[in-house]
Amino acid sequence: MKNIEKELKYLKVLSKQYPSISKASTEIINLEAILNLPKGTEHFISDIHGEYEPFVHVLKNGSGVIKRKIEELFSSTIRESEKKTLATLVYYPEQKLELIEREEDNIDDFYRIYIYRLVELCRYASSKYTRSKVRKLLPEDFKYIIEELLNEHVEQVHKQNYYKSIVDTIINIDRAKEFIIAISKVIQKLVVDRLHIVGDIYDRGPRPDVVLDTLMDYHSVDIQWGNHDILWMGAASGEKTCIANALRISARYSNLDIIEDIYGINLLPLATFALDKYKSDPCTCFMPKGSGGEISTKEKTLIAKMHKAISIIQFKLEGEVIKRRPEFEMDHRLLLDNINYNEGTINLKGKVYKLKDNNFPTIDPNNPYKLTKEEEIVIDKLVSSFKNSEKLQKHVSFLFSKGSIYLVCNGNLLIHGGIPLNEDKSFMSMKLQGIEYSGKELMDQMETLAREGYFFKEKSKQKQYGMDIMWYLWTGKCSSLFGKDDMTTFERHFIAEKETHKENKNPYFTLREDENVCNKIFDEFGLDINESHIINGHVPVESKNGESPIKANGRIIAIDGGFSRAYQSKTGIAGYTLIYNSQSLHLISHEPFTSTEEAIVNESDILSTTMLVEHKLSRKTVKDTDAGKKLLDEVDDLKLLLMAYKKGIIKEV
Ligand SMILES: O=P(O)(O)OC[C@H]1O[C@](O)(COP(=O)(O)O)[C@@H](O)[C@@H]1O
Ligand SMILES: [Mn+2]
Repeated sequence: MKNIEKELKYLKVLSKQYPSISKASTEIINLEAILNLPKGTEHFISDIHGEYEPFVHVLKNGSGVIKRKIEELFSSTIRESEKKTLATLVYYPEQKLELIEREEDNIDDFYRIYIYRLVELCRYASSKYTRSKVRKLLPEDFKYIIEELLNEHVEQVHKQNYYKSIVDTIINIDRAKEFIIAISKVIQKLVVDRLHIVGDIYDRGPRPDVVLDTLMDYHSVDIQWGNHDILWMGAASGEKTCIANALRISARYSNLDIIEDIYGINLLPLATFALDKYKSDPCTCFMPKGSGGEISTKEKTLIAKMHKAISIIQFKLEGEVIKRRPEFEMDHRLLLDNINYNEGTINLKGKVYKLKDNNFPTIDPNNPYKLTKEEEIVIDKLVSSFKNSEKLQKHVSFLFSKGSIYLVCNGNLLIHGGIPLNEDKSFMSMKLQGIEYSGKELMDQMETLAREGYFFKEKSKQKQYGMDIMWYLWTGKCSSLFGKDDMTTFERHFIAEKETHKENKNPYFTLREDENVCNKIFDEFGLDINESHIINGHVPVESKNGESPIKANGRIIAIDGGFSRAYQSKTGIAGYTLIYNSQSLHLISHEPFTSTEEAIVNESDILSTTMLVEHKLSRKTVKDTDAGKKLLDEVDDLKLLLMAYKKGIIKEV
């Protein structure tokens, strides 16, 4: 009885939106039509690490989708060089037109030819969508004109003049350039229905902020947090250990200018402190990475001092968290206790190692984790700057609103690192605030806690716990974002013996090669074992050593191919991306990107090879997607409403 009443109440609400049989019927017909259209194209990118130029390029070329459409549409009717020009025009319309306008003798002729080609391409790219969806993607300025052109077929003789007159007028009234820019952007939006960023936007590369600004402007995106993202999210929440780590990495890669110039965080207190405390210390173990042609030796020395100062602050702060959170089980990372400060040695698992650097002017051997007064002032000022950086807060709120620890989407499980497993293939478990969690539940709980760390009231216990969890997600052994047992930052800086630098990957990274393990994971996340895939980033695929990004008979696709320049020597390529359209899954590997200028002037692209991962026997339609399932529910509700009208249970208006 109760249920029927509830249903009726719901139908009455729905009847406000569809007040008659004819309105409800029209919507059912619309929805049914949408459900039978081909599924939109999904684009997957991971581990961007601040490399904004190749990222923006890959986004613009849709990992080759635009080239493929040009090829299918124009095949042998236009020259190869013209196809390249057309593609470059779609990617970089403003810059390419500027170049062409300088070089072309008959620019109107160029405009005319390319407007026709762009309209054809746009029509082809939009054929997967309903008119209403396309309309929503059109820019205000040219909405009407583009719609007219898309819906007119030049082959129909009586329409030819109409079509021609629109194009002529655009050129005659000097709007060709604006029109080409507008339609190119529409094409870019049409070729990718949804973009998935499988983590690690931040760290190492030059401009994560440009990547985030670009994503904020993108028409449809979700993000699976990477360990480097959660680090910055923790930093923006005010977690000191995250701030220290984010600064340490920025110093290591000479990226401190992003923090100062883009995020407006004042580094003067840290610089002054470092110059004072490490005045005569060359800090050689903390020299920033890279050949550093762009920065002077003087600057390098200053960065090294700041790098050392913030690293020591980090080790002390991490000690505090480890001690206040025994459930993190990280006592073995309390390394400052193991140092013999007189002899300059450290005892690790019973073995004594010489330290490369034994100058610790701020450490009291009797109380090594205690921050000095000055260190405390430095970190407190940094906390306030991170929390008050408007731009950083804007980026981090975006990461919270569009992001999650993992995502189940259209039959795939997207996750930056992996699912923490024990050697015996069982899910790792962890106690959080007295309750034991494992598998999906552990990840869900960690996400909830991370959100509390950012959104909860200042100084509340729950916020502090959530912020500590964000740090744990950066470096803890049960973190699905990190996926390793330890982060050996101290050892990497202070000990020469490489054996101490080793970080052991979670068993997941070998067990994922086993299809049965994948099936167990699919089961845990409610996914169909016959159809699903796990899409991972995080661990660079060493393709130059023969490693394949496709594992477990196609169940796992690992797409960290090395956008990060620092890791390209390891992978041998410059990044993988994945395309999932209505018929197939394609993995694309990219060549190193030289520059945007090169891409525009020489019309070079960075796609090297495209690998077919899977070809579906029957074309997937919207009905088969998550969004389609919601639409099917809507259709069912509308059918009930229709019935209610017909039976007179609800009256038409
Ligand atoms: O390459 P670097 O700068 O030495 O960083 C190494 C550190 O980065 C990490 O690999 C984490 O970063 P990734 O998520 O990119 O792998 C740590 O495990 C490791 O300690
Ligand atoms: Mn990572």
